[in-house]
Amino acid sequence: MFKVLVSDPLSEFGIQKLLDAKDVQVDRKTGLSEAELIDIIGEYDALLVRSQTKVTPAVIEAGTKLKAIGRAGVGVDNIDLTAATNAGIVVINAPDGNTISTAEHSFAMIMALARRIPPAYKKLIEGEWDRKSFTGVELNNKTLGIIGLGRIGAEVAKRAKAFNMTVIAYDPFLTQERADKLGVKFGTLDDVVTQADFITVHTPLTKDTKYIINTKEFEKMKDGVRIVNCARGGIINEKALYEAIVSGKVAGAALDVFEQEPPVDNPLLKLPQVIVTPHLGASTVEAQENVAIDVSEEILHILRDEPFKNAVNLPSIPANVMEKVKPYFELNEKLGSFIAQIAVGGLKEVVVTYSGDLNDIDTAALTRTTLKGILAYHLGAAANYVNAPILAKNRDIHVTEQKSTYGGGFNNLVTVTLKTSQEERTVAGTLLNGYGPRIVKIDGYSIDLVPQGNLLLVHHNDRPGAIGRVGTLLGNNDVNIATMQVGRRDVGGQAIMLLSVDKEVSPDVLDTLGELNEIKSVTQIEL
Ligand SMILES: NC(=O)C1=CN([C@@H]2O[C@H](COP(=O)(O)OP(=O)(O)OC[C@H]3O[C@@H](n4cnc5c(N)ncnc54)[C@H](O)[C@@H]3O)[C@@H](O)[C@H]2O)C=CC1
Ligand SMILES: O=C(O)CCC(=O)C(=O)O
Repeated sequence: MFKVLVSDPLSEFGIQKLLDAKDVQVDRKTGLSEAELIDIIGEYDALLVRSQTKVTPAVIEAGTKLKAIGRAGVGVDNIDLTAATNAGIVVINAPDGNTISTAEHSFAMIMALARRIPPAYKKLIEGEWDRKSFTGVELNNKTLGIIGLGRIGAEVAKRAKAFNMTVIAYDPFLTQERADKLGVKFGTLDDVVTQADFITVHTPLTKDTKYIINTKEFEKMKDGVRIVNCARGGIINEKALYEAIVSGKVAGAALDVFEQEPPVDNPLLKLPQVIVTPHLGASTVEAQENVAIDVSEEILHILRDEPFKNAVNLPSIPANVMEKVKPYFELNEKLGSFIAQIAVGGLKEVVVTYSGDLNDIDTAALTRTTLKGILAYHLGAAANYVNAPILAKNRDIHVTEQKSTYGGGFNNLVTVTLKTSQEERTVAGTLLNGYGPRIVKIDGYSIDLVPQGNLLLVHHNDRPGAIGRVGTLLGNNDVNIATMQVGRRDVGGQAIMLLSVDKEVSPDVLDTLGELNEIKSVTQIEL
């Protein structure tokens, strides 16, 4: 039974799939302090949060069973991604579920700012019928500058077009084709800040976007410009914004997010030109249901070892690539595990070479899986698909991926070479259509092995009687041989035997095997 902790208020309807799952126990405990969370997190396989829970390195360290952390929303600023990745915990978000709500909120803020609705409302409910102080501006024929034309930015652009605004956008990843499709002008940051009557930001907060709008940008803006931030506090420098409003350069600002949340003694809140909401962009019934449904479904997939999407700390694999690489995951992991078990010495370098059908596919996910197979042999459950590259990097293990036109007669071939402080070993495998994975080469010896169960790899001299002695010794010790393969390079030279046996062979029997005449080494492998 998996245990999932929901530590922020999430839509009940949204998490229904989790609540209904027979293999999951869901505990809802909201408002926990960091210490309280640390106390209990060790029991849980997954943690689901919105934005209140701070998933700190200490929480992650205490979450020894955690396999996944789900964020019901887009921004994962409240989760320490480095700590999660190092601990091998998948972090997922729900990137699509609140797009429309946040775009609508941003547009509501643009309109409320243009028509000064919040201060007019305030005055009226305070008893004053003031029709002179709140003359607004139309959106019609104005220019809206959008910084960050991703999911939310694009939805804001569509709504602005419906209001007959000209839209100019800056986004380093924007292409002319996408700009044309959305009917927006493709601009630089300078173009946006100099040409816009309204500027709205829709980027994540990163080292590049931190203070992307600062004093220098305000100076370049049109007089009377209006500013909107429904993305993240810190994209706009609040101090510079304050000064630009007080100087009269900026006519008004609408803020849903702040550098410090909740804002404490923030002077912007005292300015009549500023309208604010307490981080409500995603606060609609629909958005909260959507994001909770999305993370719940993905958390279930992760817990059940099924394919999942929206991982924030894993590279995303496009569906067309996934379709092609998915059948190889088992082969790559087994090749990794096999080579780790036969190689002696400290790991130094891993080279994974793909050929045949795999030549034209993005195989990064398969290389990561191979690495996981290698490291899991040495580190156990502490190594997984999420943290394998970082574990390798921290241990100075160099990983390279290569493509080769040489497939050795196979339609597809994966060759893994492992260099250690003492030796270099190679194992190659293929996926046989309809038959599954096979190991087809070990250190240059041709072989045909189903990579599963208990195996013995024996290096011996190719002399009469060597094979028989091995068979007899195993038989005398009640070890049944299921299959046996022999490979040699030259008659009478070095050779290998690969036996699959029905049970694990005891260390004593392995030692005795190693002492037999003509036997050079014996390695037990479990796949
Ligand atoms: N106020 C609220 O309640 C909510 C806020 N958000 C925030 O809105 C922001 C945008 O969310 P989405 O549109 O879903 O994300 P997204 O990932 O779809 O779009 C972000 C865009 O920003 C662009 N970008 C990145 N660096 C940039 C830079 N240096 N200059 C210009 N553009 C840059 C990216 O290329 C991307 O197109 C995020 O910060 C998210 O956390 C999201 C939902 C609710
Ligand atoms: O959960 C919330 O309301 C915050 C939404 C948000 O900021 C996000 O999804 O990035």
